[in-house]
Amino acid sequence: MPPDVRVKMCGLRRPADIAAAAEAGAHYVGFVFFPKSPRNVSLAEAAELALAVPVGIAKVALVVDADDAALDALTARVPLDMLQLHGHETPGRVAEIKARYGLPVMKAIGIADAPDLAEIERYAPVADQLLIDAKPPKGADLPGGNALSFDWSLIAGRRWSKPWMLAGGLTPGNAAEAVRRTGARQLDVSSGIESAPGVKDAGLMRAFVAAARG
Ligand SMILES: O=C(O)c1ccccc1NCC(=O)[C@H](O)[C@H](O)COP(=O)(O)O
Repeated sequence: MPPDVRVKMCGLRRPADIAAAAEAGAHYVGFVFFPKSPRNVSLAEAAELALAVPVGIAKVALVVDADDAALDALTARVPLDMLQLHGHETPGRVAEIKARYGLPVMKAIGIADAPDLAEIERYAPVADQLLIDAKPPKGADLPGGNALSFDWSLIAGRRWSKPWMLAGGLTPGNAAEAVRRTGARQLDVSSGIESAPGVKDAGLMRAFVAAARG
């Protein structure tokens, strides 16, 4: 991984995961607020985890179509550096959330084929960052975190007006190729650093960063 490529590790649930992510060299850690997810954390759990995150690592809350009441409770309880919107939030809602909470907002955009790329252009003016992820399969329980990649050739050589992260099915085995083929300067990983759904593995976290550097 070129030294300036940044890694976000998403779906951390235990204090040991925070220590392992920091030790591995993550730049961002993500907490999932989605009850159906094996990675879901409560506000109390996230508050405790967030306090353990070393200075310099950004704490990201992943929410799905959250209303103001949920976001009020989240932002009051958990010290955060960024909100990741992983649902069907419109560009207007992204702008509203950004203005109301004063936090940088990253919008996840699911890609399956070429027409989906237009969504990136739609959100670039309002989001602070873009998360370019695989589109979930129809009927999937989870809108993300499905260990699925998309066809990277769709975005090879493309540039956008906002910083972006590549996500979807990244593993220690394909991270280097993902960077090489897409030109991504930021990678987001969840399933690829787990030994079972929702169970992060310190060895895989280290391997992800090390393999990507190779
Ligand atoms: O991880 C979840 O359980 C989840 C639940 C609801 C919305 C999004 C979710 N995950 C998103 C991510 O963890 C990542 O941003 C991304 O989709 C990559 O996931 P993966 O393919 O597992 O590396």
